[in-house]
Amino acid sequence: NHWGYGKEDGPSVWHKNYPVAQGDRQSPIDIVPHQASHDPSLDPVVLNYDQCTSTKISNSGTSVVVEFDDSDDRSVIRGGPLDNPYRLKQFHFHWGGKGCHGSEHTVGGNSYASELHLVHWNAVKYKTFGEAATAPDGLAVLGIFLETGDDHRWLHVITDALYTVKYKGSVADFKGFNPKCLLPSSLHYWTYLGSLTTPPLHESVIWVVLKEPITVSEKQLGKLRTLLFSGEEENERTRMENNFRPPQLLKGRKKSNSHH
Ligand SMILES: C[C@@H](NC(=O)c1ccc(Cl)c(S(N)(=O)=O)c1)c1ccccc1O
Ligand SMILES: [Zn+2]
Repeated sequence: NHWGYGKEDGPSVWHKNYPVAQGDRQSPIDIVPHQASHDPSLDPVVLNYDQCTSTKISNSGTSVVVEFDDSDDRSVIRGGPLDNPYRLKQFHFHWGGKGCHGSEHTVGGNSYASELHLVHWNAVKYKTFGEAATAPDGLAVLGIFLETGDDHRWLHVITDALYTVKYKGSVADFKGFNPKCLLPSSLHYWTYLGSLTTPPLHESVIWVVLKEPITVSEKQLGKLRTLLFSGEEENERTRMENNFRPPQLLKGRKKSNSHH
């Protein structure tokens, strides 16, 4: 029952195997800035990524994922809407096809070229990522929009490694990468309660979406599209692109935005 982003297995049919797809705190959503209520009690988010280093890069068949050693609290996000520190586990991207946009969250109905998700889990309250991924306050995802323009001076470290994980299921060593080089200058954010945007779509994510995008070049984005959805042994070679879920209904949720 593998899911994907095609016509037959894409977001419009995920509810058949994952009924929570029609739940009341699904992600992504359209963020309407002036409708987000200003919450003066919200603190800034704090990222402690100094000790963090990556371990592996892999092609999950749906995205490219960079994993981190989450055996201790060396890299955490805290503050903002979060009651505990959340440990960095992995980051991955969502993107579109040539010339069309591929972010998951939209802002006032507009989408960006791509979206980076830094996935963290609440290791204070839960013993494993898997357990946290099914708890309502289990995960915290930092969402960062990518817009096209000049080359990003650090993204090439990732795009230069993509040839090692071209096919679904491939994994390669990817040590020493610190994602703080992918952050924009401002940590001003919107926050709301939502879900994973990929199956199993658990409603376990506190979303923190940064208002300021980072800039990457069309050439760098194009390298993401050299990845394949398909495995080395498969005869059809389907380029990995448009791996994004469209915005879901708010169903009575309210968004708030950061205080600063
Ligand atoms: C594509 C990648 N997805 C995740 O690992 C994923 C995990 C947690 C969250 Cl919170 C999100 S998200 N998009 O909401 O930030 C995505 C994946 C890898 C391997 C197998 C299946 C699979 O879905
Ligand atoms: Zn994601």
